[in-house]
Amino acid sequence: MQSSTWIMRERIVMRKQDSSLQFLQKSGEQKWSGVPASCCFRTSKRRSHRLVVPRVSCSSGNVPVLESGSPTLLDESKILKVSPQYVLTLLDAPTKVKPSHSRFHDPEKKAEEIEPYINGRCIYLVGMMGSGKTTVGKVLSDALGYSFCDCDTLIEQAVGVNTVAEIFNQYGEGFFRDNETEVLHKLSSMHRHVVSTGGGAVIRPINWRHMQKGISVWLDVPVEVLARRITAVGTNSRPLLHQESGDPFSRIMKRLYTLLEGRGEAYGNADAKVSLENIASKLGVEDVCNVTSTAISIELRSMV
Ligand SMILES: Nc1ncnc2c1ncn2[C@@H]1O[C@H](COP(=O)(O)OP(=O)(O)OP(=O)(O)O)[C@@H](O)[C@H]1O
Ligand SMILES: O=C(O)C1=C[C@@H](O)[C@@H](O)[C@H](O)C1
Repeated sequence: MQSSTWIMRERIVMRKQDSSLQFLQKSGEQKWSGVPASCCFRTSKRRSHRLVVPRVSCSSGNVPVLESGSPTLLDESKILKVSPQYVLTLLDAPTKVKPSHSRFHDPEKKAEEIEPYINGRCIYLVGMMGSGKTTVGKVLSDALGYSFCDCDTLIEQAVGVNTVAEIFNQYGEGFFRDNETEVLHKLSSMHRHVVSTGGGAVIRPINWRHMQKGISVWLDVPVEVLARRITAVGTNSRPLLHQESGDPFSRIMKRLYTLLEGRGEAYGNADAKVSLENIASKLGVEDVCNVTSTAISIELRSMV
């Protein structure tokens, strides 16, 4: 009973937060000062941040590929603090920190168990374009009773244009990155949001300082899967993929590899990693492309 009450209370709070943000946006006031203090709580807890160097292996074509599913990428102390079902094993914490028997699986205990770990901190999803930050983020925010927000959308709103591509075209990437940092800065004083960050947010150390106020999770998805997903929806909204020649799938693959090569280490700074390959193997699905967001959602919900 207690946990149900807790969840309901948080959902009511989230509605207040949403309407507050909408009001500020409509009224044209500063969009970000927004959440009423009564709806938020701060955690005084500061976590030390360490740079984690991911292991890199080579696959065909001299393309460095991050080895997925490696527990060495994870700071276990952080995982243990974050974990229960939030990162919800859900999405694939390493086996050794999963609860083997399941007080954590008891839905009546869930909220109580999670609360001290997350303590209202924002969850920052990081990962390459197409890794599912938006798709999974919405499911996760719903499960946690958090609000969801997408950094790219917030940047578009702040700049006053319709698409990220327009920002790149009109003002250049540097301007976009400055706005991205500003958005993350403002989010860092907020609570109870699941944040879908831009794929390149990890490259600036200052952004990590902002994201450190919350919990960061890296959605690690093989490049080929990313390329298939993006090829299916097109690159209109992804200006960094507008380069290279060749057929769409190949040029997207090539570009993604190049970007990942420069960012692999930065993604490894996240507090936790969720590997699509690991989920696939857990579900007994041979082709990772067949791990649907629904399957991830079911996995997630079964833990909540
Ligand atoms: N598990 C999944 N299975 C199949 N398709 C998925 C899955 N997750 C996301 N997708 C699809 O992949 C595409 C990209 O997903 P999404 O927009 O959530 O990624 P993103 O990380 O937010 O991307 P970006 O950073 O470029 O905005 C979407 O078309 C989405 O429907
Ligand atoms: O990977 C990236 O650098 C980007 C990803 C998108 O989400 C946008 O933030 C933008 O297109 C840049």
